[in-house]
Amino acid sequence: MGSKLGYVYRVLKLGGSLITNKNVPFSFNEELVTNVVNVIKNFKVILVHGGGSFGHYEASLSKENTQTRTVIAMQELNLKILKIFNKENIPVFPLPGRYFTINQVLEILQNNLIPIIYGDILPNGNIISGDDITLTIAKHFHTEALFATDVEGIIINNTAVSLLKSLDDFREIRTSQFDVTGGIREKLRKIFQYKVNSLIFDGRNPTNIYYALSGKRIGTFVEAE
Ligand SMILES: Nc1ncnc2c1ncn2[C@@H]1O[C@H](COP(=O)(O)OP(=O)(O)OP(=O)(O)O)[C@@H](O)[C@H]1O
Ligand SMILES: C=C(C)CCOP(=O)(O)O
Repeated sequence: MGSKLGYVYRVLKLGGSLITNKNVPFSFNEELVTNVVNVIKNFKVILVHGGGSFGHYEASLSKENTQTRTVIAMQELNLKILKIFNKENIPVFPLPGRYFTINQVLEILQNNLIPIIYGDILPNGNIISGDDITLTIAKHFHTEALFATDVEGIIINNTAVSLLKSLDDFREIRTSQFDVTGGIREKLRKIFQYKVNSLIFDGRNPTNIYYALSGKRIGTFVEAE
């Protein structure tokens, strides 16, 4: 879990389901993000966020200029988050997913800034999911991937299970009409593909963010290694 920078970093993705209402275009949950930011400031963290009802909404519309609209939506969402950190006097630095490399992350950390990386779109229209970014970073830093969402964990037979070892019993229960990166099923598929142990938990209660960053097992632990 350590790094050449001498700190133990945690890798946390603030899911679009948490920071926005995924069914209402351009709905940002400012109060929740403010509360989360106040927890995060006590940790060495690498932050990622998803597209929610900003990027997914724009990318899902069959209109022209998808790349431009999606970039604008994601930059708007990222800017809202940056402003909250700045208001709380916490030094952060954005890294759009289209420019994401581990070296870029390291450079931001070396300058004592918190990297805030986000899902994005490429010039050719391909989408880069924040889930891939989160798992790539977690793998590099040999740490767990922490996914804060708007559900208690992975729900199987109406209950959030504490441990998930395979996709066998998983059924999707609710999907967003706008999601362009495959939702929770695709998240789980990638976790097993990357072989990165992950925690999927309810970030609506900021105390859960504190617990997850502290290494406590809450929500669903996905054992993928
Ligand atoms: N069996 C299930 N267990 C848990 N969540 C489920 C299940 N089936 C569907 N979901 C939905 O998955 C959503 C979370 O997954 P999703 O991939 O949308 O999260 P996210 O990372 O927050 O979003 P984004 O990709 O916008 O960042 C929840 O809002 C939940 O309604
Ligand atoms: C929809 C866009 C542009 C980003 C998708 O990232 P994700 O929400 O992390 O899957």
